[in-house]
Amino acid sequence: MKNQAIPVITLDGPSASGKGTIAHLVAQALGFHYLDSGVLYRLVALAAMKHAIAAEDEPNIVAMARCLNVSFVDATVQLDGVDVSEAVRAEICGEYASRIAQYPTLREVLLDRQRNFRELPGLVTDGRDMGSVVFPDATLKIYLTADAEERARRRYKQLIEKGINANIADLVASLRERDERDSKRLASPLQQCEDTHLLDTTGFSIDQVVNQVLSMYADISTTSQL
Ligand SMILES: Nc1ncnc2c1ncn2[C@@H]1O[C@H](COP(=O)(O)OP(=O)(O)O)[C@@H](O)[C@H]1O
Ligand SMILES: Nc1ccn([C@H]2C[C@H](O)[C@@H](COP(=O)(O)OP(=O)(O)O)O2)c(=O)n1
Repeated sequence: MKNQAIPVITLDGPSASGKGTIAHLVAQALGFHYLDSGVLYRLVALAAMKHAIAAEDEPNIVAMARCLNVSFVDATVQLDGVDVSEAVRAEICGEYASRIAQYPTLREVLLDRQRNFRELPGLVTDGRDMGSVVFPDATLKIYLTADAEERARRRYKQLIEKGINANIADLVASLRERDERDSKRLASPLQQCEDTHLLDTTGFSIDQVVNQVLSMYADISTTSQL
């Protein structure tokens, strides 16, 4: 495992709980690096869809992941040198990503790529298994959630603001289906572990949640210096 002295904050949780937004702002506030692990699964999904590989075709999905040509340039995500920042956020990509994320072989291939983001002065990362599998020795582990209706409303607003058509009832159904698949799979399921702090953000603003995470991290940093 890469340098264990480098602090890591993990935020795991269901879809649209605010993981990416909060993790990004916390990283900014602390001057830490940020890794959105879901984007790696989405990129494999996008590449597979582009090559017409079915989600059931595990060997070809894994082969594709092994030679995935990804770069993070400024605030963009590039696949084979093409900016796919918008394309990876599509609901169909998240759906496909959730299906292929069940393959232990795929998860294994992506492990080192994720761990390589652990660089000084620290890392904030979000996903489903960041605290349980990828960074089990993380400094602070958070399980971020909100009730399904609120998450669907947040996602709805996010899609509408981007000019993408959406329907709340369909979103609630697809979030529930994806959460169930992500939590019930055998390989690195989304779960709340014993050493994870539960943060239910229902009814809280983004600023309130960011401040709560920063204050939890400050408490841990102070305690570890005593
Ligand atoms: N506490 C919050 N209150 C209101 N909206 C939020 C909150 N946290 C996140 N959001 C909004 O919800 C949407 C989904 O958040 P996102 O970070 O993409 O979630 P995730 O990474 O868990 O899928 C975004 O538009 C974000 O601005
Ligand atoms: N660490 C991770 C991150 C994502 N995944 C899978 C499961 C998720 O449904 C998809 C997409 O993840 P992503 O975090 O981008 O999705 P949301 O923004 O939460 O909707 O990838 C995973 O299995 N493990």
